[in-house]
Amino acid sequence: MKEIAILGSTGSIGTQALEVIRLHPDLFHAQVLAAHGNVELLLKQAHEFNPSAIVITDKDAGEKFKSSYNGSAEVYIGDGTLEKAAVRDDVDIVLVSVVGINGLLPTLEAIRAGKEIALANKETLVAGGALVIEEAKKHHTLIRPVDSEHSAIFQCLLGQDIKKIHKLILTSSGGPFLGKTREDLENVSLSDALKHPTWHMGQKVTLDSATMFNKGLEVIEAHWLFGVDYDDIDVVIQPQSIIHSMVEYIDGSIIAQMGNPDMRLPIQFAFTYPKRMETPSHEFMDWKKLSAIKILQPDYKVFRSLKLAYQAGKAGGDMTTVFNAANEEAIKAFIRSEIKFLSIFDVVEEVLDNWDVHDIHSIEDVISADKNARIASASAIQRFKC
Ligand SMILES: NC(=O)C1=CN([C@@H]2O[C@H](COP(=O)(O)OP(=O)(O)OC[C@H]3O[C@@H](n4cnc5c(N)ncnc54)[C@H](OP(=O)(O)O)[C@@H]3O)[C@@H](O)[C@H]2O)C=CC1
Ligand SMILES: CC(=O)[C@@H](O)[C@H](O)COP(=O)(O)O
Ligand SMILES: [Mn+2]
Repeated sequence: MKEIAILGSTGSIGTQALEVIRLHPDLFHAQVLAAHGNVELLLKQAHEFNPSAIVITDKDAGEKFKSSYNGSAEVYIGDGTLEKAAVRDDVDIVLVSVVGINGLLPTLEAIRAGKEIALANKETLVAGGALVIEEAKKHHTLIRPVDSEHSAIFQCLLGQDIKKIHKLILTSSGGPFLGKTREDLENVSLSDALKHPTWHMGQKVTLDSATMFNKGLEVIEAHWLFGVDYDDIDVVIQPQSIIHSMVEYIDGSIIAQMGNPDMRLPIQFAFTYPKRMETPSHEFMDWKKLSAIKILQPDYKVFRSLKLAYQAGKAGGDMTTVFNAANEEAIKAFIRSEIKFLSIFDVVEEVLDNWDVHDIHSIEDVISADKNARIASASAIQRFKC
């Protein structure tokens, strides 16, 4: 029986992780449930899964939760509590499925405490990849990726020599705006941007897919997870989201991981690794219905996000921390209708262009770069206000 801490239990990944746990009650138990403010769902989850600890990072929501909860779990409320719950002695696996930079500190602490790590939160590696990977090496922790592309690559690497990689090929659906011109995107709305063609996900990652900043974040995530140079990581568009990613080896052989889009697979594989288990109710591929697997090239002119990601990654130091922070702030401004969709690219580009890169030596360096980049983003947002 593996005891699992689900950081972000009320989100898209968190609820699917609970589905996996529900389907395998003999293998897994949700020991910690953690959320920010969704008290109603957290109460239901607490009732069903009977965890030993519950985290609510928003203080008001925490008080509201406590006034209705009559179970026996220890309840943690407020800032810094994800870290405390993640390192509990009664936890084996920590699934990091909160959104944004909130994943960074609990991931670092969980690694230091010797936990098994299932990492869905890509922002953690984009903001603090150097520190996380250094810590993972120090503690002999093999981070198990949950992000579908990285889980795919992780699977394509099983039994292989990582030194024999020629290229990693990340696939992208292309998002809801595949094939659109800049003119087409001039006035797109939040609801247009939230219509992802193949995946049902949380709001932030869905918007990142629409801008293709998601793929930019994932290129950086792949660099840190697999130790591959940016020049050896390619992106192709696979609009059906059937090929989840590929590894090309030095002999020209390409190994792909495929399947119908279903996040329960990478979540479950991160829990059962190195074993595989049945994923109940998974819709298996119907080869009779599939007449072609499409591959297209990304449009780097419309989706400047990809070019910016490679630039930030190659610049190194705190540049990817800044890339992540500027993107998070620009997305929030778009959600608040302060900037137009295309200005998400402008804001991130301006912040990166005006940033002097500094080395990262400690978590304080990351926190400071993140904070200052958000201040710089706020001024850029003012300039691009609609
Ligand atoms: N959804 C997907 O299919 C995929 C997601 N990912 C990555 O996984 C991560 C989670 O994505 P997703 O599940 O879609 O996101 P959601 O927005 O659906 O869920 C986010 C979760 O994080 C919690 N949360 C939000 N803010 C905070 C905070 N400040 N402190 C602590 N917890 C917080 C939310 O709690 P509450 O509900 O209470 O606000 C919720 O449980 C992201 O990094 C995303 O990029 C990667 C691949 C696929
Ligand atoms: C499911 C998953 O891993 C997402 O990150 C997904 O890849 C987003 O789709 P895009 O390929 O459109 O960014
Ligand atoms: Mn992904």
